[in-house]
Amino acid sequence: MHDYFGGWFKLEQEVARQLRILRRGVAEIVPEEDLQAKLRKSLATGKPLKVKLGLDPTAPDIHLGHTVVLQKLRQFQELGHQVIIIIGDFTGRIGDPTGKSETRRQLTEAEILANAETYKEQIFKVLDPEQTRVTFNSHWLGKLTFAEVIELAARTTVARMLERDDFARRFQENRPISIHEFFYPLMQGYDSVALAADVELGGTDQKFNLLMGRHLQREYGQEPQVAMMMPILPGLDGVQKMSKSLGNYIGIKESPREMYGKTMSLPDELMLTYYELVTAVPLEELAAIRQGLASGSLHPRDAKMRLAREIVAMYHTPEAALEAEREFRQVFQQHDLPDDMPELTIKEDRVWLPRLMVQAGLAPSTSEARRLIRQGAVKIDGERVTDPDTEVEVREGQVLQAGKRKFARLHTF
Ligand SMILES: Nc1ncnc2c1ncn2[C@@H]1O[C@H](COP(=O)(O)OP(=O)(O)OP(=O)(O)O)[C@@H](O)[C@H]1O
Repeated sequence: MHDYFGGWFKLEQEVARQLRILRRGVAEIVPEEDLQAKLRKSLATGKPLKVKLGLDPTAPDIHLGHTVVLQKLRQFQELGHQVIIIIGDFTGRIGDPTGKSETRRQLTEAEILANAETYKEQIFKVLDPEQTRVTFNSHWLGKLTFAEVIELAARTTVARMLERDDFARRFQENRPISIHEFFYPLMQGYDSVALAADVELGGTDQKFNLLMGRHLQREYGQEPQVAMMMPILPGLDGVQKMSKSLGNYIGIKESPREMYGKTMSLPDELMLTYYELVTAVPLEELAAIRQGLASGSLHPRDAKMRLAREIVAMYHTPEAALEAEREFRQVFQQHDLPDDMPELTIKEDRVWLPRLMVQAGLAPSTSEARRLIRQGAVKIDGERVTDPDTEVEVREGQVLQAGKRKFARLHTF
């Protein structure tokens, strides 16, 4: 009896732990009780949950917007669940009309296969390949007979289809909706039936399609999947969804320099959203960053530089991130400098920083210079220096700064 309750208690603790991790950054879980029940069942039986994500193979570049859902899948993997990526090669022939006001061009089979290959290569920058099953929905959708397709279509109504925003809008505006476009949500939903999925992930823009999966699984006598929706990551413009077709994206294959520079171009208001949705910075650290920004003790530019470093390090290496930062400072921060500033020629290769500051007229004495350095008021080429014992290796064009307004440019012989 005692053991029974002990085991039950442990299991409930584990369910609560997993839920806590899985809730990070999520916009909506429909319904959360089902997720809890499924986690409980999975732990009790030792059978991992099948967690599904559909990717539309129209855009071969994965961008940070997609990583919002991919990172959530990664968390499921770390908790021991099974991730299934469905490359929508069959649905890609229709093109998902979600959020689009026009019928999309149908892709050829060769285009879809080529896109799928580059997709696979990229998703493994986030997901663990050992624990990921990648499959194509043509495997089951391509085999359905016409009678089975009719049976599938009979499971829902036109009125329900027209509840979807984009269809409703086009219908109201008397713009065409082809019947085959109605099949998109049906096919995506049928993917869940074919796989007996437990959870389907997507951005909030996928809500209709995810709920269709729930509905169809019930219709086909299965336990309905949980729909887990992530917030939509705004693109570089700060307003619209990050999207390949809008060109406002950071692709995960881009060079460290491009990634770093694009991140630095984000509006400040988006920084915290990006920290939460596209990095793995722990929640406690996030709270500290939020507080620092609010109180003014953390400069928004410094917070954004860390964000840019985190993103580059994730898709390249920490060294590449530092190098990108150095280049960025050199190229861009110079723009903030006053056009004319005192110039100073230095004969030595290395100079003790406080002495250099006195020579450059940035401090009246070395003790005052030491105080300024310790306060964090001194920068060399935009980089803060806080150790008063620093020996500076003098380089041509180097910029020394004390406080907000005092500058000097160094020259070598
Ligand atoms: N900016 C974003 N923020 C959050 N999730 C996103 C974003 N863009 C795409 N997703 C999610 O990624 C998953 C795969 O998306 P899909 O392959 O359909 O690309 P998409 O939404 O058409 O992107 P794009 O507009 O760039 O082609 C979906 O669940 C979608 O909601």
